[in-house]
Amino acid sequence: MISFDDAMSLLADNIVPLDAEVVALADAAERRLAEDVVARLPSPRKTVSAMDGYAVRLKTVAAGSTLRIVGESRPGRPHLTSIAKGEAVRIFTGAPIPENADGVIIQEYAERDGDNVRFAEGFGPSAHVRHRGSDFDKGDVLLSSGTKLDPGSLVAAAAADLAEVRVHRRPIVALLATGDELAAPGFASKDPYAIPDSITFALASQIVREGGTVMARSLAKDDLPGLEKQAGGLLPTADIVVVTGGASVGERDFAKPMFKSHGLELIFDRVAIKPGKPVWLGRAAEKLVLGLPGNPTSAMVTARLFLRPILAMMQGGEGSHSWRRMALTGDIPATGERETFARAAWEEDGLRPLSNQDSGVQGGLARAEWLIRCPPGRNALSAGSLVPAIQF
Ligand SMILES: Nc1nc2c(c(=O)[nH]1)N[C@H]1C(S)=C(S)[C@@H](COP(=O)(O)OP(=O)(O)OC[C@H]3O[C@@H](n4cnc5c(N)ncnc54)[C@H](O)[C@@H]3O)O[C@H]1N2
Ligand code: MOO
Repeated sequence: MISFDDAMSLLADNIVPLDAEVVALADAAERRLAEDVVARLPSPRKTVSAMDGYAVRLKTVAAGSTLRIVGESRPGRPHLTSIAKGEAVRIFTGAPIPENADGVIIQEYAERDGDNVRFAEGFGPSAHVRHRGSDFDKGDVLLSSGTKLDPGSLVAAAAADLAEVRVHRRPIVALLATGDELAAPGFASKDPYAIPDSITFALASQIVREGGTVMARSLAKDDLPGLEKQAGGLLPTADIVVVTGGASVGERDFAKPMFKSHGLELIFDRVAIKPGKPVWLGRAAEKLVLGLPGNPTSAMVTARLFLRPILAMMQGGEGSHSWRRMALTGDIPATGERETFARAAWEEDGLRPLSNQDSGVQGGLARAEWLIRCPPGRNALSAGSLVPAIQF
C-alpha cells in the first residue's frame, strides 16, 4: 500500500497527453489547449473612450466655456483627426479617440446646443480612456498550453482573434460496474437482492465535466470468463477503462483478474486513504485501467482524487489538486492510520463535515460539496480550525 502523495506522483510519471487536434473556437468550450494562445492583436486595438460623451484635450477645457463639435467617433467608424483648442468630438463607448485628444467628458456633464457643447462644473478628474494595449499587447501569451477553456479563457482566446485552437483529444472512457447484485435504476425493486447501480451515472457526469467521452457504461456479473471477454471488447477502443467494484480481497473480486489475460501491469495497487483504500491503476493492452472500490462514497472520492486528474493529464493539464485552506464549522474526529478525506457541506462561514462518514453513503453525497484532507494519526479538530479542502 502506498501513500496518497506517492500515488499522485505515479500519475504524473505515467500519464501522457493524448494527441492534439484543431477545433473551431465554437467547439472548444471546456477543452484543454495543446499550445499557447498568443494575441494577434492588442486590446484595445486603439486608444478608445470608456464612456459616451465628448472627446477633448482636457487641459484646454474649462467648465462653462463653449466648444465646437467637429465630428463624431463611433466604434468601427472613428474620427481620428486631431482637434484644435475649443473643439470637441462626439464619442461613444469603445470608439477610438482623436489623435491628440486625451480625455472624454461624459455626456451627463454636457449641455448641447446644435454643434456646440458646454460642460458643467465637476467633470473629471477621470479621463475615461482605455489606452491601446492596456489589457494585452500583440504577441502576449494570454493562455498557456494545458489551460482549460473555461468561459473566461474563451473570452481571451476570441479576443486574441483566433478562429480555431489546438486542443488535446478528448479521452475515450469505458465504464464497467461489476457485481451480481447490480440492476439498472428502476429495475431493482423486482428482485429482493438487487441494488440499483448508482455509481456509473455519477462517474459519467464526472468524466464529461473533465472533458472525456463515455463510450460505454455497462453492468457486468461477477463471472471471470465473461468479464475477461468484456475487457477484451472495451480495451481496443477506450483510452481508459474504469471498472468499479470487485476491488477488494474476496474470492469473487475479479476487477484485476479480468485484465490479467490482457497483460495487466499494475502502476499502483491500494492506497493508504479512507475511504477508497482498494483503488488501483494499471495498464493492459497499452491502455490505462483504473479500478475503483464498489462502495459508492469510496468510488466517488477515488474518482475525484484520481480519475479527474488522470483525465486532465491526458488532455495536457497538470492534474494536481489545488487544496484551499477553509474553516471548519463542525468537528472532525481523530484520524486513524490512513489519510482521510472527509466529505463536507458548504456553509456561509466554512465547511461542515457530514455526520455520516460511512463509505457506503449514497443519499448524503448530494450534500457533499467539499472534500477535506486529514493526515493520518491526527487529533480531533473543532469548529474554527483551518483545513485543506477541494471541491468534491
Ligand atoms: N476483508 C476485507 N474486506 C474488505 C476490505 C479489506 O481490506 N478487507 N476493504 C473494504 C473496503 S475499504 C472497501 S471500499 C470495499 C470495496 O470492495 P469492492 O471494490 O470489492 O466492492 P464490492 O464488494 O463490489 O461492493 C461494495 C459495496 O458497494 C456496492 N456497490 C458496488 N457497486 C455498486 C454500484 N455500481 N452502485 C451502487 N453500489 C454498488 C455493493 O453492493 C457493496 O455493498 O471492500 C471492503 N471489504
Ligand atoms: O475505505 Mo473503503 O474505501 O470504503 O471503506
